[in-house]
Amino acid sequence: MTAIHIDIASKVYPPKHRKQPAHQAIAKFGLSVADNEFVCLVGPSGCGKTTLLNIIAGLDDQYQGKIVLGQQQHSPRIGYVFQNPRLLPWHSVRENIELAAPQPLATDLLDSLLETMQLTAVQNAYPEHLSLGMSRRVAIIRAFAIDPDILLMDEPFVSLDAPTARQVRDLLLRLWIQRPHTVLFVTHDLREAIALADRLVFLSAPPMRVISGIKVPIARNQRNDEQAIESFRQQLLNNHPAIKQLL
Ligand SMILES: Nc1ncnc2c1ncn2[C@@H]1O[C@H](COP(=O)(O)OP(=O)(O)OP(=O)(O)O)[C@@H](O)[C@H]1O
Repeated sequence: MTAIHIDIASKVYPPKHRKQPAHQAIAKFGLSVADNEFVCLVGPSGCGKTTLLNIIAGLDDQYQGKIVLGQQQHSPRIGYVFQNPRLLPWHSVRENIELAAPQPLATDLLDSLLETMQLTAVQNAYPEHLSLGMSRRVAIIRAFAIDPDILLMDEPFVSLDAPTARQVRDLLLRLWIQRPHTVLFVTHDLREAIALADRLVFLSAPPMRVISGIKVPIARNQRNDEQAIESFRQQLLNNHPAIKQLL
């Protein structure tokens, strides 16, 4: 079981200069995510979403509070797709993925991930020869390659053109359905969030806290239905006008 329980009393960044005040990034933040739940985090720019993911990933322990991941005895595997793909430039696409895996990846599993993400033709290329969309798809496979219990995704599709983003989103959902795990996905795009999430969690401006959590009532097999997504988006904006200010 890899549910996530977040209880952050306070996260403060110290001032960069002596005369600046400290920055209270997060305060009184509570959120529980169920095992295998897909949660999209939506909040204004600079509100603290990356800070939160870094804390959950264990990259930042300078905060007051507690994060419980799964059961205490079992330390979950965490895949983290950063905003920037962060590929190792001196390794090929295939090697970037193989190096991330905790144990050697089965050749047919890697082949099928590359094929699903339409990267077979560039598997031996180096990152400098990839488009941004390709690099982001490699970063997503790399996170999957560790067979994560928890997947953290920080605006992984930002700056992709709309058709590419839709293509990668569909592939991501296919992979998630094949191998379910708990996902926290940060986005500013409400349509994207509705297409992906079991639940939307809206976050405030700093100090960041949870404003509301809303389940997406659209069936999984209807998430490609643009009309259903748009109609739920309109319903959300009409019923919760404050959401507009968060996007
Ligand atoms: N290392 C740091 N030192 C000081 N302040 C920081 C540091 N990292 C982030 N911050 C500040 O904390 C706040 C939250 O940053 P964070 O990157 O977590 O926000 P975000 O919601 O992910 O932003 P965006 O949506 O633009 O990606 C911002 O005001 C940022 O300037």
